[in-house]
Amino acid sequence: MSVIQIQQVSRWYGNVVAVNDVTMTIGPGVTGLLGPNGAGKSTLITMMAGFLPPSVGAVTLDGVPVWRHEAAYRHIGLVPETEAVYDTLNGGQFVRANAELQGLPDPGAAAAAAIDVVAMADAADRRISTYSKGMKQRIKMAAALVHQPSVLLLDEPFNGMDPRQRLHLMELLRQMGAEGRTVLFSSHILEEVQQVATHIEVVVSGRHAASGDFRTIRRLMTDRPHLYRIRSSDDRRLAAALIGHAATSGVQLEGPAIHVQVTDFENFSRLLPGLARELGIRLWEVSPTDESLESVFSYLVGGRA
Ligand SMILES: Nc1ncnc2c1ncn2[C@@H]1O[C@H](COP(=O)(O)OP(=O)(O)OP(=O)(O)O)[C@@H](O)[C@H]1O
Repeated sequence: MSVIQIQQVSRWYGNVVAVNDVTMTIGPGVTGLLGPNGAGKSTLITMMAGFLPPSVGAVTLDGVPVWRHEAAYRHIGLVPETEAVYDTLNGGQFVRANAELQGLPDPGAAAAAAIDVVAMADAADRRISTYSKGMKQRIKMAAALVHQPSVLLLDEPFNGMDPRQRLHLMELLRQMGAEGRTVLFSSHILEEVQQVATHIEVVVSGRHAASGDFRTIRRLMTDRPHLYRIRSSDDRRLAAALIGHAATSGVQLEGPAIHVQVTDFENFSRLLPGLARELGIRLWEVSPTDESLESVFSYLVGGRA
């Protein structure tokens, strides 16, 4: 078993708090670390990989702190977000260099095996500078897998990939998870995480916001209050009729529109057309105003704050 535990971890850079009192446990299988840009995902992953110490708290692998613990590095593979792989090397040389850094007894064989896993044998003799985004991602993955780590951490691995490359990487991650490895990848796209992760951890503004399977996270996101903007032939009367209804928790007349805070979407979607018909009011616009990913995530954080 390879279990990563993050216990009350905070990490700051000068005045910037990148990770704020996060506690989570990552076990075997595929976990998606979901959060908007700047949420602290890279910082968390770098600490899990043992390349950055927490400012406070502890990150452990099977109970052993990973920071400056050489034995832990033998079990962890990191695929960083950066594209700065050694462009002048060919793929084979790059993976082999990593095998040598790991001090493996037969670096050539280990590199060849890892390159096979990511299906890059045909391109191993080509310079990395000629690779596509997806190929670069795969060769970085081979480098991370060369010592057969039981933990694989990937920072935004799907960024910039085309759909075919995406599917291929998803299949690889699923396979690694099914083999019993502890696989964690970060993403800011819920659907991406849904397709491959069996477990999801959500972080927002450096804080741990939610955790669970896809259904749980999706439910948390859709159950939140939604804000709608409505324009109609008689905003004043419609607003008066909406006030106090159980499906809404706030109604405001603002300029040429009504802003409604909706707590029960299903109920509201039946109520509004019915009310308009009853009052002889024509609806010109009904649009959500807070559908940005940021607002969805903030709600998750707000719910726990
Ligand atoms: N080396 C650093 N020095 C100063 N601030 C940093 C440093 N690294 C990250 N930060 C800040 O810490 C916060 C979290 O950044 P982090 O890169 O961990 O988030 P992220 O979720 O991975 O975002 P992204 O997907 O945009 O990389 C951000 O506000 C970022 O600007």
